[in-house]
Amino acid sequence: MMVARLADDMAAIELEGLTKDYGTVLANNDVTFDVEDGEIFGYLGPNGAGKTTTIRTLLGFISPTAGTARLLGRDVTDESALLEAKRRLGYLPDNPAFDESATGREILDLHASIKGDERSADLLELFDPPLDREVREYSHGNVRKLGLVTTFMHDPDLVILDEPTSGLDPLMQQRFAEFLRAERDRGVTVFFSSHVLSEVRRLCDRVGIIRNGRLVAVEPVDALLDRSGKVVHLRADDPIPAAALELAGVHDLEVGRSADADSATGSRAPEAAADAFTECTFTFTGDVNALLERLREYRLLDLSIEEAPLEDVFMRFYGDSEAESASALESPAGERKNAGAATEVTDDA
Ligand SMILES: Nc1ncnc2c1ncn2[C@@H]1O[C@H](COP(=O)(O)OP(=O)(O)OP(=O)(O)O)[C@@H](O)[C@H]1O
Repeated sequence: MMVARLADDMAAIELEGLTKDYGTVLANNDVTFDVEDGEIFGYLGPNGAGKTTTIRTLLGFISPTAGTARLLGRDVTDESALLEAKRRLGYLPDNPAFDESATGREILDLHASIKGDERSADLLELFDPPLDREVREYSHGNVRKLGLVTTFMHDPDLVILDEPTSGLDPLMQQRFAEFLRAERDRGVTVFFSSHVLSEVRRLCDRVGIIRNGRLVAVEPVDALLDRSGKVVHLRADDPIPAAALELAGVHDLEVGRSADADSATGSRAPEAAADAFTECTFTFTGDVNALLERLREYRLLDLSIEEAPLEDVFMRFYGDSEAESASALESPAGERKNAGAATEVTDDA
C-alpha cells in the first residue's frame, strides 16, 4: 500500500521549462515534467543528453538559464528554501567524492553528525562496504555501497540517484532493486538517472527520456514496453502466403531464418519466394488473438512470442535521423490505433 509522505498533491520534483545554456551547449532545453510523491522515476538518456545537468540544477549547484525547478515544493534558486528541502533529500552523485584519507566509518560518522542517522545499521547489512579501510583503497563498487548508505541513512523522503548501479555486481544490483522497491512502498520517492535499459524495466514506474537536452517522452514504463510490441518468430510445415500476415500491427517482417538461428554462419537465409514462406520473424504491436486466428489454418512447427528488446524502442528515440525519431515520438496514439484495428479484424473474422 502506498504511503504518502508529502503534503496533498505535492509533486516531489517539479520542472517547468527548465533550460540550461552553457554557451556552447544547450544542455537542458525547455524541460518540463513532475516526479510524483512515492514513485520510482527513471530519467533516461545517452551520454551527454543532459541528465546530470537537470540533477545539478535540482541540487542548486548550477542555476537555470530559464524556467523553474522545485524540489519538495521549494524553488531551487531560493537558497534557504532549498536548504530546508535538502534535509529531506538523499543524493547519490555519479562519482561520490568522499575524503580519500578517511575510513568508511569516519565518513558515516561525519554524515550522521550533519544530517542524522536513523538506519545505517540496517543499511550496512544490505550494502556492506569495508568500513575500517580508507576510501582510497575502495573499489568503485565499494564507493557506491558506501554512497548508498550515506544517501539513505537519514531516511529521506526523496532520493536522487545518478547512475546508481554502476559498479555494482549483479547480486548487489538485485539487492539494490529489491531495496528500492521496498523504499518506494515506505513512501520514498526515487528519481534516478540511467542509461541501463534492463535497470529501467526492473525498477521504474515511469520514465522520462531526454535526448540532446530535450525531453522526448514521459510515460509509464509499461506503455514504453507495450509500444515496443512483441517479437514473433514462426516456422511452418508448408509455406504460409504473405497475405496471411497482412494484418494491422505486423511490422518489419523478415522472411527466412532469423539471424539468431543462423548465428553459426552469421548470415541470413532468405527464402526464394517472398510471397510464401515457411519461416519468418516480425515485430507485432496488434492483438495477439487476431494473429492466432490468422495462423489457425496453418500447421506450425514452432511459434514464439517474446517481449521486444527495449533497445529497439530506444533506437526509435535515438535513431540517426531526427525526422525518424520525431515521428516515432509523435505516433504512439497512431500505433495504439493500429493495435485497435487489429482487434477489429478479429471481430470481423
Ligand atoms: N560545465 C559545463 N560546461 C559546458 N558544457 C557542459 C558542462 N557540463 C555539461 N556540459 C555539456 O552539457 C551536455 C549535457 O551534459 P550532462 O552531463 O548533463 O549529460 P548526461 O546526460 O548526464 O551525460 P552522462 O550520461 O554522460 O553523465 C553535454 O554536451 C556536456 O558536454
